[in-house]
Amino acid sequence: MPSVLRSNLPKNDDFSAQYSFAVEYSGPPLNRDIPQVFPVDLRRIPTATVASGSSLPANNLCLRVVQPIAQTSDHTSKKVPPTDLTPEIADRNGAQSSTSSGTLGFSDGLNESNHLSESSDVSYAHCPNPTASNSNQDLPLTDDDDLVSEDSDHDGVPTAIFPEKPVLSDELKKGLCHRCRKKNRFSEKEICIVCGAKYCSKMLRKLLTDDAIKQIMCSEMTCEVNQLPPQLIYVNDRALSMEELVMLQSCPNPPKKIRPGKYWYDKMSGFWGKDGEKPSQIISALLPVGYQIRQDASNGNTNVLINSREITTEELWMLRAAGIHCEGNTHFWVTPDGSYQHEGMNYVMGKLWDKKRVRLLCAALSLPYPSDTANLSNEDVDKNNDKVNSKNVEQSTMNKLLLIGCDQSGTSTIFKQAKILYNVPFSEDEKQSIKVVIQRNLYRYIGILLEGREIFEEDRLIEMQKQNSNESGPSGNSCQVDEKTVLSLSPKLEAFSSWLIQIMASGNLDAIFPAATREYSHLVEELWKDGAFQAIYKRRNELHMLPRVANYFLDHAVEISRIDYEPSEMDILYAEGITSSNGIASMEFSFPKSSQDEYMESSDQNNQSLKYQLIRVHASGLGENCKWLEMFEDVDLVLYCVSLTEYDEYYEDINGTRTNKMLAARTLFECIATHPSLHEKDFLLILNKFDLLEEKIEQSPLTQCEWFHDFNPVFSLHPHSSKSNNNPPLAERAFHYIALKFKSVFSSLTGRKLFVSRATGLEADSIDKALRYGKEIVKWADEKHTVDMNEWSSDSTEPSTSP
Ligand SMILES: Nc1nc2c(ncn2[C@@H]2O[C@H](COP(=O)(O)OP(=O)(O)OP(=O)(O)O)[C@@H](O)[C@H]2O)c(=O)[nH]1
Ligand SMILES: [Mg+2]
Repeated sequence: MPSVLRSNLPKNDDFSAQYSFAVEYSGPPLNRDIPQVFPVDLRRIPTATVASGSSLPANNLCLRVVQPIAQTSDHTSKKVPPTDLTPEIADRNGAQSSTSSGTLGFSDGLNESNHLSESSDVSYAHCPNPTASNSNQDLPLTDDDDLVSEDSDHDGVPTAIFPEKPVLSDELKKGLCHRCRKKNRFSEKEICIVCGAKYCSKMLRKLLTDDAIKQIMCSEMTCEVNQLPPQLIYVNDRALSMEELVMLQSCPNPPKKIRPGKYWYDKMSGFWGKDGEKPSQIISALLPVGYQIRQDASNGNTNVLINSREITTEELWMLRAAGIHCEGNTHFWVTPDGSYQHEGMNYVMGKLWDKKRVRLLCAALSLPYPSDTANLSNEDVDKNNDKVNSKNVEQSTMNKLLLIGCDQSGTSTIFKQAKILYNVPFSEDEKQSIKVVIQRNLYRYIGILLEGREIFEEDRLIEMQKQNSNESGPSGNSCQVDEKTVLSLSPKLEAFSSWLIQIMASGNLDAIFPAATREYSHLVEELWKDGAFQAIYKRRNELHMLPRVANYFLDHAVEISRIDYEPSEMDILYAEGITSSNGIASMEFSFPKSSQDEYMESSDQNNQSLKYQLIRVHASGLGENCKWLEMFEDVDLVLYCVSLTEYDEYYEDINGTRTNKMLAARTLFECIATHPSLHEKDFLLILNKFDLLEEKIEQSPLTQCEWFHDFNPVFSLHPHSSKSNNNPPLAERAFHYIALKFKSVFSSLTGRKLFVSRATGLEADSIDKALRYGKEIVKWADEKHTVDMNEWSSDSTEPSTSP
């Protein structure tokens, strides 16, 4: 029996892939519902299954291929033009010419196709001519998206028509049986897995056992011809490859009901929708499919952008109702977990999905809301992508990051923080030179405190004299004695103090320390135990010459002054200066996977193996007009570091001219941003020392710097507003304001966008975020470059075809 069927099949698999076959049954009478001739895709009903699974006696079953079936009129509004293949197959199989029109005649008089053949006839993925079904981006898609057709092949023979879904007549859409056209709500329906047509009869069940049906259905679903054709699915204007389609379908949150057509996909947030329409779903983010999203992808006209897509009115309503300010030309970045921030600002303003009203609003406005698992399982995405990208894992590239800034901006702190963060050990040389710096600085800090003692004493004397002149009597004298007692040192310590102050004044401290540490360490210990010194130490905040970081080292003064002192990582971080020469420093690293990656980490496993080089250059080493920047023309990103505290600080040049440090930082920034060697480079502005800004801004207004004269934050008078995002603290406003100032300078000089990150150099987390942000910028630039190259190469083929 099986041999009968097989022998009737065309030999050419290509032909059998295209058509179902009418099969004639000539056994004993069956149930009335089963026609004598019915179409079946024989490739998917293994003959053995039919024979063994059938309840019919095998030796009475006789099926014979009578006719290959082309597209049926029920399934598409456009009839398949007859191809020259049909008669060929028919001839080979001895088909009856009466049915060669492509519409099958049933022996029971129903002149329509059968469910089984329909499911195979409307197979989506079937592409008879692989060369004609390439991912040509100009592939015309019909406006109504119901039919997606391919043009004729080179011989002028139309190769195929791909219906997105069968066009069912109205009555069938109303739930009528696709075969008998009767409606019976109580009869069990059999539904075509491909077109959704319903049938009241259970033809398969009458022919086959349950197991056999399962097997058939399974092979129907997995059969290649029933798969979606990736080349007809466009994501961000690029046709999918089979690999990409598999990736999309197997990600933790795949798009639902994906059909041939055009879609947009916001990789950063996972928003997904049909081209020109509002988002319909939130799928897994960061999948490497499609080009970059177009601004008009969802046809929005709100002037508000989310991840470079102009959002629709519904989305704008949702944002506004959720209390998110999006006045004017607002550009947001939204990450998979719903964190939103202003474009180019590495500061998360809040989480969209954490806002209570958003779920309600999304439901009301028919906007998607993330499912519980949405985008939380990047690991799963990674795993899926690992498989797809496993071939590329080994490739690694070096990305160069140039870290630069004015004096005291914090570049060396950031550099050291990066070393600690990314497990790049400090070499013995580095440790040794840092130890030298720390020990020398310790004596400097002690010297400043001892100088302070003299100042405090002098101040006290002047005050006493004033008091004495106002009041008569001996009380003034006793006060003077008290103070003197409090701040007096033992003769030995007094001598040490005088000597230290003297060598500091003469500029010889570097020459003596830390070489003389062995000799003086016991004095440090003694000094530390002295009550007078402790009294001075308590007043250390009054000594402006004493750097803040001195507290950290002075607290460990005894330990540090010892000869066998080994600096810890924290000591190294807090130490001023990387090397004694304070010149160029460089390190190589890669970003380890961390919990911070949740949304910033790419789904692409390749990124784990990407190598980065961080080069820190001291501004003073750049020479006149930053001419030595030429050395860094191959960097991928410039990290420009500015201390947020500089707005009220000045330095004096040799002529005594005072310059505001923030203005000096701007001048250097302008010089670097416009340097020909760094033309077209991306810049990330790191606004550092945010912790100090928070302290300072309350006492010292930002307007002290002339560049910031118009900083005038308005505070909401709403009683609860101080806790909400509407009324952020002054330091945050100042940060945003300064960021915008630099952005506008950069934009006016280069016409490009400046990226900004807020940082506190001494906090590991903060620097990790800033550097990972830099990594993302480099990645975006790479992706953009790839797209540009693709566009360029596809464009560039045009002229070559013209004469
Ligand atoms: N509180 C606080 N201190 C910081 C921060 N960043 C750096 N510092 C301190 O500021 C001082 C200057 O930082 P550096 O990293 O040495 O600055 P630099 O850019 O190397 O500048 P030069 O030392 O002039 O080369 C050091 O004492 C740091 O510990 C920060 O974010 N917060
Ligand atoms: Mg430094």
